[in-house]
Amino acid sequence: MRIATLGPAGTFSELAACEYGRQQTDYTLQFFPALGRVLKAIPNEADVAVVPIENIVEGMVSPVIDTFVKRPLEIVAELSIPVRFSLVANSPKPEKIYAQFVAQGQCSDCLGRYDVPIMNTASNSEALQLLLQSREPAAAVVPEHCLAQHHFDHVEHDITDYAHNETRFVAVREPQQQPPERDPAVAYKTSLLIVDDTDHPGLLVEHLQVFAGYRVNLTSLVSRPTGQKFGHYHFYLECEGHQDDSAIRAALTLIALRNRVVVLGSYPSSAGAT
Ligand SMILES: O=C(O)C(=O)C[C@]1(C(=O)O)C=C[C@@H](O)C=C1
Repeated sequence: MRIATLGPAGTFSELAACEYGRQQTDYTLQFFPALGRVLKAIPNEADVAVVPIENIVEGMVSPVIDTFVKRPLEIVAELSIPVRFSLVANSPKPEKIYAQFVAQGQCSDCLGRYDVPIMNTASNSEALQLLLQSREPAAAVVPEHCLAQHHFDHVEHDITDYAHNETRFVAVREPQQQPPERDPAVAYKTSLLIVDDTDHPGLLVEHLQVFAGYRVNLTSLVSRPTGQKFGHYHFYLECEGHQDDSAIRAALTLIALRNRVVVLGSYPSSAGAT
């Protein structure tokens, strides 16, 4: 199996992709420099892409959710990875700090102590590489697991705002006619989009009441602007259960009478059996 993920090597995405790959019979990794590019790699350059979808502190990774709205892919697995960062520098007085755009928000206490510009990067490995190439006094927020391969005179360990920092990743593929086999012993989650084509008062509350009425437990709900008009949103939701469960089927049939529903997939919950 060819797995696409965010590179260069050294990202948390690589750790998640390897964990997913180990669950398959055989895999090769392919790195791409930005999340949008990783997702574009399916189906021609890769069979599956492993991308971050939510950080425990920073919330949803918007570029990934927005791609699902434009191009619904099938989510086949989720994985959670502990995320720890260090700040490394080539000088005691860095004049800029390289930080990946999601990592920056996870290390805000530490970064707030430095009165220097933050240079956003597409990946944590890119932040590390830019520091290694820099001839000026600079620092970078880098994954703790990258420290073993490099020496820095100035290191501040474990700079994440919360000790229990974690990021959830999903493995996605081109939607297939045959969904992955369902294992009755496994606790599933289902991801879906409700596409707001017909806005009206109470739209969201109606949908939430349908889920509540069928006792479907939602575990995520985010709205993303459609980009067409202020006040128009799509909704990305996750719920406990499999799309073939009678309660979820019934809830989605009702919601689909008013808005477009796109099921992105049902997959084993990384939280384990409930
Ligand atoms: O740059 C990386 O190391 C990544 O794998 C990306 C990513 C993300 O975008 O969420 C993954 C985990 C952390 O939350 C920070 C960065």
